[in-house]
Amino acid sequence: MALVSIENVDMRYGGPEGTLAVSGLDLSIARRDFTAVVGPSGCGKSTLMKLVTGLHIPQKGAVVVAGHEVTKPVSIVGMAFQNPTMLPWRTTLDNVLLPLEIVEKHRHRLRKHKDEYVAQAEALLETVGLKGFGSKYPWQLSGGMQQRANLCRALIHEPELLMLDEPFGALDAFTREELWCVIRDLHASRDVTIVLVTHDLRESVFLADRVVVMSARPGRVVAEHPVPFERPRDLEIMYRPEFNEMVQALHGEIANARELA
Ligand SMILES: Nc1ncnc2c1ncn2[C@@H]1O[C@H](COP(=O)(O)OP(=O)(O)OP(=O)(O)O)[C@@H](O)[C@H]1O
Repeated sequence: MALVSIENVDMRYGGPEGTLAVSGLDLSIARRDFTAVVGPSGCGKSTLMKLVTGLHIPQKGAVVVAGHEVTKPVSIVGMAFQNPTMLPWRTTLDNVLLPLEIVEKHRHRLRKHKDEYVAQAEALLETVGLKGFGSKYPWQLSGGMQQRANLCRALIHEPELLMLDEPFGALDAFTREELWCVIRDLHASRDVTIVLVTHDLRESVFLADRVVVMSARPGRVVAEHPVPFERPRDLEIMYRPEFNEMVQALHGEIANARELA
């Protein structure tokens, strides 16, 4: 059974006369899969993320996550967005621990087992190359470091599903590539399903098992492309002609989707 199933979903903002963001949206995501979602600007990619996480409930159709229809925010999901929005008055470690104060299952255990959770947060920070930075405040970290910490925060409650909405958009090219490798390794080493929304087609092909292309608004899925490159992948793969052919083909599809709008 799919971990996520989006079935013929319509989502309109601002009442009956408002903007129809997605229409007839269908998508199925298998456990452990890494899916990238690409498409023209404003096609409803972030809307898709919010539908899966239960931040929006569709007017038509259904979103089913782990066998349950989504009717409220889903706790098995971790989310990371473009802007890390760390709380400036909390240390990096305390920012990473924040979801545990919210997710019910952990909230009850947190007080008694604080040491265990702190150790877990420190281990995560180490995985993303931030060993020893837990006591710093977010404003003492670079943008790339904040985004790394943000990933830890999205993972601390051990979500089955990690939703990443343009998480590397604001970073320089080198930092972005470094973080691609962090995500690649997280996916390889953990039992996690990942959905990544991105404008960066190289990022989508480097990281994903499958690239889903959306139409211009109202968004729906117009194509799904399995990524044929073997894993583990390293950054050199981007120099391969087949890699660039796939990126160019996706680019052409999105340009067409824009024109049809
Ligand atoms: N709260 C809202 N109220 C009204 N319209 C909205 C709202 N949120 C999104 N929209 C509109 O719905 C459409 C889809 O928005 P969404 O943010 O999902 O697109 P996107 O593909 O993520 O965009 P981008 O690629 O530019 O980040 C857009 O046209 C947007 O203007």
